[in-house]
Order: sequence, then C-alpha cells, then structure tokens
Amino acid sequence: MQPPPQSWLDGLLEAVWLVDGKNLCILQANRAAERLAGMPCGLMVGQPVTLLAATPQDHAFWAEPAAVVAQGIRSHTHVLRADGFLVPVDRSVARVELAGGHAALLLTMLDRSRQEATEQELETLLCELRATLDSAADGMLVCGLDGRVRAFNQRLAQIWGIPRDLLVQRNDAAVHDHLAAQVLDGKGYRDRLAALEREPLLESTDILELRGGVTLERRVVPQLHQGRPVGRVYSFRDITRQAEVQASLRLAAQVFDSSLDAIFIADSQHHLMRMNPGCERLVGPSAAAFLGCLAASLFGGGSDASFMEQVQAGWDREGFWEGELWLPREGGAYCAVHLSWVALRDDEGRLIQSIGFMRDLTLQHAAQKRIEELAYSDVLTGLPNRLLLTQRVDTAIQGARATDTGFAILFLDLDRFKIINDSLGHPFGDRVLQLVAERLQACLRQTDMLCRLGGDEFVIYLHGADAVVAESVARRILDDMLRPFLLDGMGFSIQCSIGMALYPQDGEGLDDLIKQADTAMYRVKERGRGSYGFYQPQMNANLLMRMRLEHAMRQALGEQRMAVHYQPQVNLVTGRIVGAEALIRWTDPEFGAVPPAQFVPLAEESGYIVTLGAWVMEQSVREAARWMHEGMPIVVSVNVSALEFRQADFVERLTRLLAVHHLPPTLLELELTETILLQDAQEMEQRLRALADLGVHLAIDDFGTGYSSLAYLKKLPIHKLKIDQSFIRGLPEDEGDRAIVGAIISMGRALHIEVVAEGVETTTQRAVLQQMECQHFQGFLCAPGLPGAEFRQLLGKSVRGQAPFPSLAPAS
Ligand SMILES: Nc1nc2c(ncn2[C@@H]2O[C@@H]3COP(=O)(O)O[C@H]4[C@@H](O)[C@H](n5cnc6c(=O)[nH]c(N)nc65)O[C@@H]4COP(=O)(O)O[C@H]3[C@H]2O)c(=O)[nH]1
Repeated sequence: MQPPPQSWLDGLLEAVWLVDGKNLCILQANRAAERLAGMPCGLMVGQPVTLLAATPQDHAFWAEPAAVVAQGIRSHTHVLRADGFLVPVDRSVARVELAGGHAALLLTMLDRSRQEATEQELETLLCELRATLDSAADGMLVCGLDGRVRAFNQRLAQIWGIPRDLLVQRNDAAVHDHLAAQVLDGKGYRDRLAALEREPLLESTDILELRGGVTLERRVVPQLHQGRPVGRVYSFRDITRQAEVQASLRLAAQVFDSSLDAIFIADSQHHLMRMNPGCERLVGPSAAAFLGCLAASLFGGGSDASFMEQVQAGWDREGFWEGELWLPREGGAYCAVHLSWVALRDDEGRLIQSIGFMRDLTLQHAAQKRIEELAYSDVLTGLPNRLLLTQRVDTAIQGARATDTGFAILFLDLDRFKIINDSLGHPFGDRVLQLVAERLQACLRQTDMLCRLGGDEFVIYLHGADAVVAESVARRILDDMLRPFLLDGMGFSIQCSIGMALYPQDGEGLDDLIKQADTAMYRVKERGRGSYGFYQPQMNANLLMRMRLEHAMRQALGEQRMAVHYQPQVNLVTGRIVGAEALIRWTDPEFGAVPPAQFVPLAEESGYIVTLGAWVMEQSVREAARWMHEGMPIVVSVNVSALEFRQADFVERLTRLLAVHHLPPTLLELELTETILLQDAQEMEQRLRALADLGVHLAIDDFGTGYSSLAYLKKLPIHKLKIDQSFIRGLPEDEGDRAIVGAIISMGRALHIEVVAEGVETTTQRAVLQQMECQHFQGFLCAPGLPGAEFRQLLGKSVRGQAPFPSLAPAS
C-alpha cells in the first residue's frame, strides 16, 4: 500500500501516526496528532514513537515486538505532550503494509480529556449522592417502574430490619416480600403499591404501622427522566416517637376536655390561658369570660395577694398547692371546691405555666353531712342517737358543774310495743315509732334533746330540769300519748312508762343516769305501766331480781318446775263443770310459787312465751284427751299470747298436736286477748277462720278491758266472751260494773256467743250473775286452778251428776 495522502489524514478527528514497523520511528502524522502532542508534524516525523510514551507501561508496550504491538489492542493510556502535560487517550495500533512489503504501524489516539472529566464529575456526583443517601435520616428506596430496586440507603435497611444477606443477594422480590411482611396491614400495603404501579406519576404520603411497633411515614415521588416517569423514590421516616407524642397529646387533650374535674391552664403570670368544659360546668356559662384574667379571680381572689403568696409557697415547697376554696357561681351561689394547682417549670426552674384541677365538693360535703347525720342520728326517726346525746350531756355536765345546776334524764319505753310489732308487723311498728317520736318531740323545748336508743326505748335530756320540771314533762308526755294515733285508717292508743333520773344526785355521767332512769322505768312497768317514776337507790336491786327471775324461768321447764293447773268453768244454772281453763304454775326452790302475772309478761317480752305456750298447749291437749278417753269429755281452754299466735306454723302445729293425741278439736278452746283480734286484719282473720273451720273454739279473754271493738264480734268466728274479773269484783254494788256486765251478757245472747264470768269469789256475785242470765262462771268460789289429778276427781263427780257447785236459789 502507498502511504495515505496527508490530506486524508488531516481530515480525521483522531490523531494518527504512521510508525515504521522496524525502528518505531514516526513516518507521518496528521494535524490532530500535532494538536494532541503539542508539536508540529515536521518535528515529530523521524522521531521514535516513544517520544509520545508517558508512562513506564507505555515504554514497555513499545518495547514489545512489532507483531505483538500491532495486535490492535485498544487501550486507555496517556500521551506526553510537548509541554510536559499528560493527556488521557484512547489508543489503538494496527499493522499496515506499505508498498514494497514495508511493515508499518498505524497508531491512532483519541483525546479522552473531556470524556474523563465528565466521568470524573459523574463519579463525584455519584459519591455525593451515595453520601447524601447514607446520611439521610429517612430510609430511601429507589425502584424502577417494574419494582426493581435501583438504590437504597443503610437507614432503609435499619428501619425495616432488612437482613444483610437479603441486601447482598440483591433479590428484589425477596426485599419487597420482607417489607410487606413487616407491615401490620400487609394487604393494604400491597394494594397501595399496586395503585402506585397503575399511576406512575402519583405522589403520595401515607402512614405505615410496622409489626415491631414502629410507625413510618411513607412518601412516594415519581422519578422522572426527560419528563417521563422511569421509577419511584420512596422515603420512609420513622415517626414512632412523633406518633406517640401526638397520641399522648391527643389523649391529654381528650382528658382535658372530658375530665369531670374542672381544669385550667395559666401562663407564667398566672393569667388563665385555657379552661376545659368542666370549668364551665362548675363556674357557669360565663367561665370563658375569665380567660386572660388572673386565675385567682375564679375564686373571687384576684387581688388577694396573700392567697397567691400561699400558692407560691406551696409551689416552691412541693411543686403544687392544694386546698379547699369557695368558688362563686352564677346567681350569687357559692360552691366548695378542692383545688390542686401544679406549677410547670422549665429546665432552669422558671415557672412557664401552671395547671389547676378543681373538684366540686358539693356531693362530698353532702355525703359528709349525711355520714355525720347517720353517725349522730337514728335512721328510723331522724332523732339524735346516743352518741349525740352523750356529747350534749357532757357539755351539760361541764356547764352544770360551773353553774351548780342540774338536769334530768327520762327513760321512756312504750308499753306492750312488742305486741304491736309482732302482731302488726315491723314496718307498721316502725311507722308507729316515727309517730311517737314526733309526738314526744312536740312535748319538749328546743334546749331539750330527744334520742332513740333503739327499739321502743327513748331517752330525753331535759335541760336544767329539777324533779318538779321533770315530773311535769313526764305528765305532759303521758297525757299527750293518750290522744289516739291514726295509721292506715286504724285508730289506736299507745301507753308508755317513764323512768326519771336527776343529775347530779342519781349519777355522774350519761351512762349512769340512763341506767338509773331505766331501772325506774322498769319499776313503773312492774307497778302497772302507763305511768312515771323517779329513780330510787333500791331499784337496782329490783332490776337484778328481774334478771334472776328470768334466768330461773328459763331453767324451770327443763327442771320440771312448771305445771299446768285447771280451773273449772261451771254452768251457773246446773252447777256442773262445763270446761276448764289451763293455767300455768311455777314453783321455784328460791322464789317459791311465782305468779303467772309476774313471769308471763317477762316471757312475753323476751319471746320465751312461744316455748312456754307450746308446752302448756301440749300438756292441756294430752290431759283433755285422757279425760275424754275416760268418758269425761270437757272443753279445755288454753291462753294464747299474741306472739305465739303469730307464729306462722301455729295452726299447723296445733292440728298435728290434736291428731297425735286424738283429741277432737271441739274439746279445745283458745283464749285470745282483744289485741290479737286487732292484728294484721287479713292474716289473723284467715288464721282464726282456719281454727274455727277445724272446730277449735275461740274465746276472748279479759273482755271489756281492751279495745272492745264490737265489729270483730260480728265478723269473726268467736264462741265465748270472758268477762274480766275487774268488772265482777264490783258486783253487785258498783253500778258501772253491773251495767258493763249486763251489757256483755246481753250482747253475747244477741250474737249467740257464750259468756263466762271470771273471778267469781262470792255467792252474791254468783247470784247476781245468775240473775243476769250469765251462762257460766269461774272463780275461787268454786275452785282455784287445780292440779290435773284433783281436777279430774271434781270432774268425775260432775259427770256422775253430783254437781259440785249446785245452783243457788234466785238472788233476792
Ligand atoms: N283474784 C281472783 N283471781 C282468780 C279467781 N279465779 C281465777 N283467778 C285467776 O284469774 C286468772 C285467770 O286467768 P287469765 O285472766 O287468763 O289471766 C292469766 C293469763 O293471762 C296468764 N296465764 C296464765 N297461764 C297462762 C298460760 O299458760 N299461757 C299464757 N299465755 N298466759 C297464761 O296469767 C294470768 C294470770 O294467771 P293466774 O295467776 O293463774 O290467774 C288466773 C286465775 O288464777 C278469783 O276468783 N279471784
């Protein structure tokens, strides 16, 4: 080949040298070579090509055999410019054969200075980008539109807990799976990614909750190249702390708004900045008007410096102040509040804000008041209780010592209240007690104090009272109690017994005085109730006696010291025995023969009468059955107390007893007092009817002494009336008694109810009764209550027709 024309070579952009294959001298060079080497062609031609070699590697390159050099290796190297600068080049060498078989090398070089500078710059940029990514606080993920991971930073791996292996593998699908698995709402996460895939230009921000409790804010922006989306940049910011703070702020705001307590926030100068709805509830709708005002003005203490001084002192000491305050409310009312006022300080200890918590104490105060009322009063009547009375009396004693004056304590007990309670029921009894309390209160002055001890026992403190005053008050009470009470349409009267003790002579303190007045009251009861009496020293002995008696009574049954006697009931005309009243007898080794009038009320008060009555009933039924089986059938009358009669199983037990002893019910009579008939109308009536249906006879004892409500005579199945001996005693002289006895006999006749006169002691009484056409009588005139065996003998005579108590000639 001929050497290429110079003009061709000069037209090329690349620098070209034609080098002799043997001696490596430059044969020819073009203009581009001149520019690259920085020397004219003329100077280069003839020079060895190593003139251009810049590095030892280049020298080694040219030292290789020409065949090796000419293998056409393209390589990056430098060329040494004439001015000593090294210029980066892209070098290639090709072997050419010149005319005449002369071997030459065609060396071409392309200046890479600009390209290298660009690459350098790109590298720098890349480094900067990596550094930026790695230094970012957010996790960054750059993906292609197809989801391929193009870049991420360390923070991403950290936030998402991406294992190192996974990152090294560069398994994009596994990375995405890992991310999705971390999100609590995995499905939502994937759906969102799918939506982003459908809309590559979408920008979005959302919140991701990760399983480990981390909250991330995800921001997605499209990555654009020449205005077209080529991928996406995801940034993930760990906002866990922020979310927590926000949640707690939200919670705090909720607490603030929904707190039942009133809460206010004041600035460092104590001006109200915020108030919650609780403040409005407490202060009233005008609460908002206080905003900007001094917090203390809420309590009407805006200008009260001493109040704020106290608060400051509390803040300095403990960081808070608390106390009770009166809060003015709308309408001029005040409400008690408990304020806890807490100071909030900065790191330097300067007050920045303060928070006040106010609690309405109205209910608490009311409850406190109620507790005090309960502690000091009787729930049923609202009267002061013993505790309050003790305080009152203690004060009175102190005053009395100083002024040398005294006072009186009255102990009041309702007579036979137990019967009301047992027969008409406790709710009725409670209301009776309330009525009694009202009536008693009305008898007293303001300075006195009425207190209920419990049950039907009341104690009265009479301020400054001596014996005369105490007696007049007692009399007033007794008089006032005589007025009938009306409850549920029922009229009734209540008696009470009052015992009195005086300070200082009867006791030094309330306990002593109550004890002595109680003793005096028992004495009154023993003497017949419905009266009053003063304490006398020997009374304590009587009370003790009572207690011993009651104890002995309870032993008596087991010790066989009780017996049942039978008093005959005689037909006034024939003189024959028609019945017997069973009467309990008790003979005690210590007390001797104790009359029933003494121990039966004791048994009634303590409830022991139920046991006692059941025993008498059994004895009587057994005895009546024996007499019947011996051919001497006779009606046996048994006294039944109200409490016994009220026993729910009374009728059932009686039926069983009659069956066990094979006694026809018609041979048993129950003596009931009038009180029983007035009891809880329906229930008692049912019971009486059940007994009457059974065939048991019913007699009304002591007729004329009680309520004598005639209505029940018509309504209830009564067989017999027993005229109380108090009316018989006056016969024949007492006109009143005569009239009453006459009236009862006539009434009995009219209503077909038998009449028995009780306590007939004289023949005159018997004669008068016979004249009045009374049917039967009983009394010492015939016989007292007799032991069973003696009664049986008498009965035998009567049955044999030997009337033991022959009738008299008509009285003149
Ligand atoms: N002065 C006088 N008295 C006469 C005469 N004839 C009979 N008596 C007495 O009058 C009382 C009549 O009984 P009572 O009115 O039911 O009055 C009875 C009755 O209410 C009660 N009682 C007696 N035994 C029992 C009993 O087993 N159960 C119940 N619940 N009460 C009984 O004790 C009260 C008194 O009983 P006693 O002392 O046995 O007194 C009996 C009897 O001994 C007389 O001619 N003159």
